Amino acid sequence: MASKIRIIATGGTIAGKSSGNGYEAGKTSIEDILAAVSGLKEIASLEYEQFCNIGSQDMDESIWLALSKRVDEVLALEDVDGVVITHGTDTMEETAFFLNLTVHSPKPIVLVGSMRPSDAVDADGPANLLVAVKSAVSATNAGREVLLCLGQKIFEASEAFKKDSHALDALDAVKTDFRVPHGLSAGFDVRKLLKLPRVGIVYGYGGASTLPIQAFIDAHYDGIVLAGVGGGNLYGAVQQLAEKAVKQGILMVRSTRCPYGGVYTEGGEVEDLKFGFIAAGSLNPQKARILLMLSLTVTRDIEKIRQFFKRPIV
Ligand SMILES: NC(=O)CC[C@H](N)C(=O)O
Repeated sequence: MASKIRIIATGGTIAGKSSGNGYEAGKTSIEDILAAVSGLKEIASLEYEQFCNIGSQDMDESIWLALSKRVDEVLALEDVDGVVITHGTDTMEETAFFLNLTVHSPKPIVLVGSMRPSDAVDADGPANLLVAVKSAVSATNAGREVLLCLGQKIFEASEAFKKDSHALDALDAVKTDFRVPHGLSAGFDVRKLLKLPRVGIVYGYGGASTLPIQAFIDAHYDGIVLAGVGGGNLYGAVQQLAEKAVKQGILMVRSTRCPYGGVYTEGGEVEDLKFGFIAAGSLNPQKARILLMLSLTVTRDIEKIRQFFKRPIV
């Protein structure tokens, strides 16, 4: 019997339509998107639902929470073998990473996007959808991380990031020391949550202003991710405020604006253990933010959160 795959549509350029001198994301219905892909029906028996229809720059914590719950509900159905989620590519890595840490089912989940709108003559969405559905029905993808599909290539949630703002091949992979198959780790349980702890990101640069970190501290954020320079280094005045904030109970994670290499306590320039900072390892700032928000749903203990950043088995 053919595998049954549920397509959950969220929008993005794959659902985009040309407009003015560019295009608008999240305009085409999933029904119309699927009608443009020949050969899909031969691969799997498909069901679909329109979850939302937005550009993924508008993704936020409340949508992630609702989407995670929905994916778990759908995958709990005995006759559904996997889920394919159409999604904009701007924040696809964040949604994939969030689902990877929160969905309880080990059945395959594949996020798929495109870089050209659905009505472009050379639209890349249909071919990507075909690869995504094939991956969702492939037995070898059961028990892996949440997958992402773009440029007809497959990536895993912990390693994927958007490297190019325009090319069709816009995703790339970093070496990760973090890989956790979804469902197998029990995951963070967000099914009853309506909101997440507040975590902001502070970007590092030469001569960095202290205004952003001060604003988060004044607003009593629960945590801050520092997108530091190089190996997670911080401009002196920013570091001083970060040290003070830790003493006030604000969790502080050091990541880096460098796409490769990560941030580690061992062999670095910043004394994490002395100041109570947490090193993000191979996670980029936007993924470190997600893991810090999820960590804060279960503990405020710095040591425990350090462990989550090494391997988030709850
Ligand atoms: N190619 C894309 O999907 C990126 C553009 C769009 N803003 C989105 O992320 O939804």
